[in-house]
Amino acid sequence: MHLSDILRAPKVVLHDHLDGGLRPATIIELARECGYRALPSEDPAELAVWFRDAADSGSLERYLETFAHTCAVMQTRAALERVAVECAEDLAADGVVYAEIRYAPEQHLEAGLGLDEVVEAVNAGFREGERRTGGRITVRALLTGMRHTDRSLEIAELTVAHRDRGVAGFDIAGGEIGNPPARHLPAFQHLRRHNCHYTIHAGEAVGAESVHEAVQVCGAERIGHGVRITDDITVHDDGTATLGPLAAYVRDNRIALEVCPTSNLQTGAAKDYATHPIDLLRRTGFRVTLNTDNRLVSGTSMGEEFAHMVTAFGYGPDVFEEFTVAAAEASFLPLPERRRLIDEVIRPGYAALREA
Ligand SMILES: O=c1[nH]cnc2c1ncn2[C@@H]1O[C@H](CO)[C@@H](O)[C@H]1O
Ligand SMILES: [Zn+2]
Repeated sequence: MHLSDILRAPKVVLHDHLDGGLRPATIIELARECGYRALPSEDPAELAVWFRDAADSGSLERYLETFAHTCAVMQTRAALERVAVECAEDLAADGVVYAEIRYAPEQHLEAGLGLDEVVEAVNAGFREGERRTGGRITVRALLTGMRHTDRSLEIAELTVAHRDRGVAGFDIAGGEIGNPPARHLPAFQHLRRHNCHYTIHAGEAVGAESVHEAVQVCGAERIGHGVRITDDITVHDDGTATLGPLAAYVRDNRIALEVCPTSNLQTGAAKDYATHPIDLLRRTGFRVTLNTDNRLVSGTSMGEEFAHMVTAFGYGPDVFEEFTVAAAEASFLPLPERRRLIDEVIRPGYAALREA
């Protein structure tokens, strides 16, 4: 598959953090405006390299430390709105037709904004970004509760309050070790009571037991990363695989895995692209989606993730169409909108690619 085809292919991203995807030049400008002086570089190209290198640490905790610099400059209504506009523009330029973008509202209160104001600012930015791209992209927000703090119930309530007004669901993120998802059970119960969607980061830094807790105790509809579910899969010498009970449950219930290969290499969740479990998971029938996680911090884009998969596994349009349809199906949009996305945008887009 050629680079131009990869760029043109319609894409759906379900796992992309707003505060992990800023333009380096924007960070520098916003830092000047708000008087933040701790940036590691004032040169956009250097700053981009700094993020990718600092995040390439082999540890999720150190990967997450880099977000201090992005969150520091995302504390005003204007800054949040600008970052959201640019996020939508950058994704649209990368061929993304639908995106669920997550962020933790509690991390944007330092300059006096309230939780509702944060959500309204980001939503306004997404609407403006959709408008500027001529409607080529649709963006929905997911509100993230941080697993090491105790505000998840409040963020779940915020999700319910803003549902159907730009917010499609909820997520739990942050350091996984020592912060199991069941700590946030009241948040999940609140969401269930109100029939709201949620996904949980699990199986990234901790093994299959974390995925088990996210699915069976917390009721996650999708799993962020989830790649360590391979702990429950035995691969035989002839390439066939046997699934343990948890892996079979996740596969059989079509619980989507939001796989983010480049991020996994940086945090040590996977060794390299060629041996990344995404291919095993796809071949064994999981509902696999391909994602960026953090475009700035991981130095990636959807196009780049596609390109890495072409090199590692020789994927062509058929596999990318499968990932993209899977992502649309697993999205938190109402079913008629998912169908419209698949039938009117994704299928025709891939058909046009094949004809070209
Ligand atoms: O891959 C990840 N695993 C866990 N937490 C993450 C990951 N990427 C980003 N964040 C965390 O989510 C917050 C809200 O967007 C970010 O500030 C970061 O701390
Ligand atoms: Zn993530």
